[in-house]
Amino acid sequence: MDLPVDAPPIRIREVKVLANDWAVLKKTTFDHQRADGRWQTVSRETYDRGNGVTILLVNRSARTVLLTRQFRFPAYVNGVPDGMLIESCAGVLEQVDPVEAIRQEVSEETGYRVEAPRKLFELFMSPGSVTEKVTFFIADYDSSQKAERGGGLEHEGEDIETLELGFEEAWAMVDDGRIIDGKTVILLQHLKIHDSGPMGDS
Ligand SMILES: Nc1nc2c(ncn2[C@@H]2O[C@H](COP(=O)(O)OP(=O)(O)O[C@H]3O[C@H](CO)[C@@H](O)[C@H](O)[C@@H]3O)[C@@H](O)[C@H]2O)c(=O)[nH]1
Ligand SMILES: [Mg+2]
Repeated sequence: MDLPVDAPPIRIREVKVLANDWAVLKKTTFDHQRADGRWQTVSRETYDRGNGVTILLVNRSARTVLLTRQFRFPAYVNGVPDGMLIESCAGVLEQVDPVEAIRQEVSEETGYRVEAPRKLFELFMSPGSVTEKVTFFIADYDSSQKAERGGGLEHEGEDIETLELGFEEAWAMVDDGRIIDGKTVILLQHLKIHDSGPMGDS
């Protein structure tokens, strides 16, 4: 991700690449103009692993959602005993169209073919240090769309289970802490808000 160099109210002084492996970790020192007009020099680290996509798969007649469950090492090191997280299907956006990227991700992770994912919003998930912006989608699914095995890419270490949950159960799992992934909570709450709306249109 390129820096918008010296765009006001920023003057870049120094960029150090601290790590350049799976993702790029940089430390940037820059002058920042405060609201009162004074300039201040600060350093910030940015973790850049590109942008991401995620989707809530919804079956409105059965009132179910399709989620994934997988081992997440960062969650394991931060207090989840077995490291397993329930999440909306998601993937890293690798220089492709977000709609194509999410359809590919759904196919790899769940085995379903989705038509016409609808974009909801683009959100920063951790803007203090992570550059990633995630594009959120929603799409309908039913059992006739299951075309592949799913499970993720074994050669990349993925071992992904799919989980079909009733709306009420998924919302209860957010309330009692069984679902603790941010993007997934946002999508399930979006569904809840719009499910009770005038058109049931989420
Ligand atoms: N070698 C290596 N591989 C990695 C590393 N971190 C992740 N991977 C591999 O990179 C692939 C990423 O899988 P995706 O399905 O494309 O992404 P994701 O991990 O599900 O991430 C999605 O959800 C995240 C959490 O909400 C989002 O942050 C991310 O942008 C994306 O939306 C997986 O095969 C994973 O094993 C790493 O440090 N090293
Ligand atoms: Mg994924």
